[in-house]
Amino acid sequence: MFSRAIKPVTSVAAQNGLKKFSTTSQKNFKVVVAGAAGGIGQPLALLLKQNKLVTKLALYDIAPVTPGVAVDLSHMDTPAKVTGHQGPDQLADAIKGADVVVIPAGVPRKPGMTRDDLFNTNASIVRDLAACVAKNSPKAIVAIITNPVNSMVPIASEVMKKAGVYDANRILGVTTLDVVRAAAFIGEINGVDPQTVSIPVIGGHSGVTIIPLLSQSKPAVKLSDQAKIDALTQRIQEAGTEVVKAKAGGGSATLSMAYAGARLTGSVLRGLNGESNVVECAYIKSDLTEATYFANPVVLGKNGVEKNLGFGQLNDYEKKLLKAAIPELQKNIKTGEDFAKK
Ligand SMILES: NC(=O)c1ccc[n+]([C@@H]2O[C@H](COP(=O)([O-])OP(=O)(O)OC[C@H]3O[C@@H](n4cnc5c(N)ncnc54)[C@H](O)[C@@H]3O)[C@@H](O)[C@H]2O)c1
Ligand SMILES: O=C(O)C[C@H](O)C(=O)O
Repeated sequence: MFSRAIKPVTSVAAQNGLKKFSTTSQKNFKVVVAGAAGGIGQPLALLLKQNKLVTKLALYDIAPVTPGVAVDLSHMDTPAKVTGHQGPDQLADAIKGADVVVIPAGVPRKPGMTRDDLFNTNASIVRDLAACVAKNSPKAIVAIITNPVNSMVPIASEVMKKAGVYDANRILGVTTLDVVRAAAFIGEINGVDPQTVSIPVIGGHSGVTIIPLLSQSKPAVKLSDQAKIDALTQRIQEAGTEVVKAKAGGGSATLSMAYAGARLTGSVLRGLNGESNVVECAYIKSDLTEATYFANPVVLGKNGVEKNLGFGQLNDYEKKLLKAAIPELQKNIKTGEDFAKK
């Protein structure tokens, strides 16, 4: 009858599924969402509020609703303390002490637009946010969702260089949605739980620069001929446009992006927290190809990117995809670097 009284108290970490860690090894992390009032920002903040590694969640946006979004989330019974910061005067306070800054700030596509069409508006937004990170939390890991990702990561990198705080391992372009989509589509084709599918998607995050390595899918994709492989590849490359068209002027992917962004941020935090073998695809500074930024699987650790795992053997079809992607990536990278150097 006394068994309940002598039962060992389960640690918070164990209750949260972090069984490998004792409560003492669990660090407290501050995560900032810049663009927190938007279509991605709000559900991303909702998901991050549920991550037990997040003890401070700072929501920044220029939109007047931002403090209200913070109050709303602060009523959730999870540990993260939520603060709202609206407008440039409150940006530094949001950023100070950040371990991770996730950036979904900026305009999304409408039907008929390419991601590059967003450059003129979004480039200065990312530049200014990166400058504030450089000044107030230079060691933070910066995860950039804003499009065009292929150009935004070079912009943030150049800003950090100018400020003398550049660390290539701490700036990531978020390509997780491409991986999530590839796994979802393959799961459907193979008739298996998509969560059991492992599929690297390399290159960048737009059209031909998105290269799903279907030959490396585990389990193998159950597609019999090359025409079907080609159709699936194109579907993954154009999945963003599929959503833009379906939303018919109401924006681009927000909910699936929030899910993917929360996954990437969670993985970054697990790496910072000392967990080993945390692997995600991300768009980073790279010397693997002629494109100076490139996405592929990386190990995330205590200082951001710990190891670039490369992309292994490509088949002839994938080699062709890579060949088509490189000039586009180089162009996108140059556009970003030229802008930041102005
Ligand atoms: N990487 C990816 O896979 C991926 C996926 C989907 C969308 N995106 C991109 O994410 C971005 C955001 O998309 P969305 O649907 O959330 O757009 P949205 O318009 O719904 O939200 C954007 C938010 O950014 C805010 N904002 C604008 N300027 C700002 C500034 N200077 N500082 C802080 N916040 C600012 C706006 O007020 C708004 O709340 C777009 O560029 C979109 O193309 C990327
Ligand atoms: O397609 C877009 O414009 C948004 C995003 O890049 C996506 O892939 O859904």
